Amino acid sequence: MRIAIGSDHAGYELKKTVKSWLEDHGHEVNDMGPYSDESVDYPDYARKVAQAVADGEYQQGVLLCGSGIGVSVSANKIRGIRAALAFNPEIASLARQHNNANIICFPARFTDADTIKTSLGNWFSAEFEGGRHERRVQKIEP
Ligand SMILES: O=C(CO)[C@H](O)[C@H](O)[C@H](O)COP(=O)(O)O
Repeated sequence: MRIAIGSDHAGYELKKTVKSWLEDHGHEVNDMGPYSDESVDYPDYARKVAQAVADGEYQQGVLLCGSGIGVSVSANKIRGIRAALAFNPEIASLARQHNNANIICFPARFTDADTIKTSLGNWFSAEFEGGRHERRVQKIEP
């Protein structure tokens, strides 16, 4: 799969873990920045990733900031994006099963590399359950 990733300065270090995990699992990854831990503004990077996913350039996206909230709120402003804040591996499964999230967001200051790896595994292996969830997802953007 083609995956776009991004963060702010708080997510910069764990973004490296995300990139390695994705590449090790056969995905093509575009790291849309930032490329250092210098302080930046999360909406700039969240918007880049979200727009690229919404435009169909990438099938999925991964975003990180300190709490995960800033990037998820920003990404969800882009039409067609369902960005889910996955604060544990079970939520990562549900983000796919119930919400068919096309971007997963991680709270870099409140998680660790192992939790992120397990969460990515769950998100990619889970399947959207459709049915009542399809109806609800459709209602998000009439
Ligand atoms: O967006 C956030 C909060 O919703 C993120 O946690 C940011 O990473 C955080 O606000 C950055 O804070 P900093 O004090 O500028 O490092």
